[in-house]
Amino acid sequence: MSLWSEFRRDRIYVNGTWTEAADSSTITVTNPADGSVIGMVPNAGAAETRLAIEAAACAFESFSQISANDRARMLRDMATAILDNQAALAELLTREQGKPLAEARGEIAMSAAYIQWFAEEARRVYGDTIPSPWVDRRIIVNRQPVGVVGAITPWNFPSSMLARKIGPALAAGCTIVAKPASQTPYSALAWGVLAEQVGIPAGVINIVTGDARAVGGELTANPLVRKITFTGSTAVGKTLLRQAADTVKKVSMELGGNAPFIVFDDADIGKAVEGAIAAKFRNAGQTCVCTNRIYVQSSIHDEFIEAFAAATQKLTVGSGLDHGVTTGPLIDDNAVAKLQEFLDDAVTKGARVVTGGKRHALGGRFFEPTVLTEATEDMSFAREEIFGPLAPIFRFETEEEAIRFANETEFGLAAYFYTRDLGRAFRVSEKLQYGLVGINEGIITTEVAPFGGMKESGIGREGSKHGLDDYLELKYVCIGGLANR
Ligand SMILES: NC(=O)C1=CN([C@@H]2O[C@H](COP(=O)(O)OP(=O)(O)OC[C@H]3O[C@@H](n4cnc5c(N)ncnc54)[C@H](OP(=O)(O)O)[C@@H]3O)[C@@H](O)[C@H]2O)C=CC1
Ligand SMILES: O=C(O)CCCC(=O)O
Repeated sequence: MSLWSEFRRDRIYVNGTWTEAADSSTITVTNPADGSVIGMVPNAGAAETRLAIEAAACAFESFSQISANDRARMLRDMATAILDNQAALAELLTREQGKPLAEARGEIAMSAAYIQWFAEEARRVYGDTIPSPWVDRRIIVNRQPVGVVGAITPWNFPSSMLARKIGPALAAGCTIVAKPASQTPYSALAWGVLAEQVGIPAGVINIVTGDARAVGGELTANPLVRKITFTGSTAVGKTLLRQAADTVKKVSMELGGNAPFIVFDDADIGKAVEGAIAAKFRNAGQTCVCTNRIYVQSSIHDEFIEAFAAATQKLTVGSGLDHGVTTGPLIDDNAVAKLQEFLDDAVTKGARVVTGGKRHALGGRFFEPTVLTEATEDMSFAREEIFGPLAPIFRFETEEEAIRFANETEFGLAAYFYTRDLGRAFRVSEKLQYGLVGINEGIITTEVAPFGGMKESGIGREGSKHGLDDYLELKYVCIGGLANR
């Protein structure tokens, strides 16, 4: 059995080689549970990124020419290697990110699932033949890899967000330069270790840690990069979109959310509570699909709150490495301060704390899972992503009102609602302006379904048969001169 430390690399992975930053500068990586130093990774910049892009462009020449079967085999081997090392990769993830080990294991399994899925999809990149309007010509449409992909990923899912990008990139025949979040670089560098283990050719996968603006600037400006794929905040996504415009790159953006969770009066309240706990408190509330606003219909409002608060009190806060912990620390001190601001703003405007409401007795970055009632639309979490274990409960009267409240945001990633009325299930899901809708389910992410947002939550979809589209160019080929002589 491998150990987590066997996957820890303190170098960037460029062209199949582990190297330092040109000026040897480093970024210190700490464990958010106790602030202890895990290690130091290179603080690379534009020059190292350029080398990685050039290596990826060179590798693309041969990698894009190998058979789909061979690429599928490499991806299958990678999925197997991930699962063989699940415990070690999960521990590495928990140490740098903080989530409970059980969730980290789940994330690593999800990474393997994405890679396995795209191994299968690699063999199904079909083209078209189109009936020709000319008797002497034939029309063929091929799908070809876009080329070098630049990927930028966040700290909340440091392994699986890369899996969603590496999987389709390699399945399509693209090569990739990835820049992970500086707070969680090790789970990304571990992809370099996996690439070596399974014999992915040098230059196909490159991982560059370092200065976000410098690395991101080079990835978006360099004409050799033909696609940018990003998961993270909407603000940074908009910056990258602007930067990528100068060289007209393809873009995929998985950005912020503001997920409503609606409980109608005909819902199974026990199931709704269970779903709300999962949708709200997973990863200590730090996922882009986490519930941000819970709307409960008036007639069941008090009953729901009582059950939801009781379930929230059962959550166990602590280090993700400790047995039985369900809620780890927040990623950094800023996240704790921001959560406190949301809470103070709401309480000042009339919200009531039902449970939690302060930093946890453990200190550091731990926060008590918190339930607030009497939430109103003028409170800042009505518009902004909370990204923490704070559950505000709003009250509503009618179905129309719930839909209006739910859609009153510039975001459109995930939405959830609970009902036993089939007609309502269809009506409401069709009116919600969201890319993902969970009906009577609080966790719906899977590699087989398209993940992505509407409005300012993003562009494109990851996972599913659609997840390959953005990594492929359509090429129309017209073959002429075929008339009988
Ligand atoms: N949709 C989602 O899944 C996520 C949403 N968020 C939201 O964003 C908020 C802030 O989180 P944060 O970590 O700051 O998210 P960011 O969007 O700032 O970071 C995500 C990634 O983008 C990189 N990055 C930051 N600035 C630039 C830039 N100018 N050019 C290129 N890359 C850049 C980061 O690098 P580095 O780490 O080196 O700064 C990281 O790799 C959260 O509280 C949450 O609301 C955050 C993470 C994921
Ligand atoms: O927060 C994200 O960006 C991705 C969420 C993935 C998941 O739902 O497992």
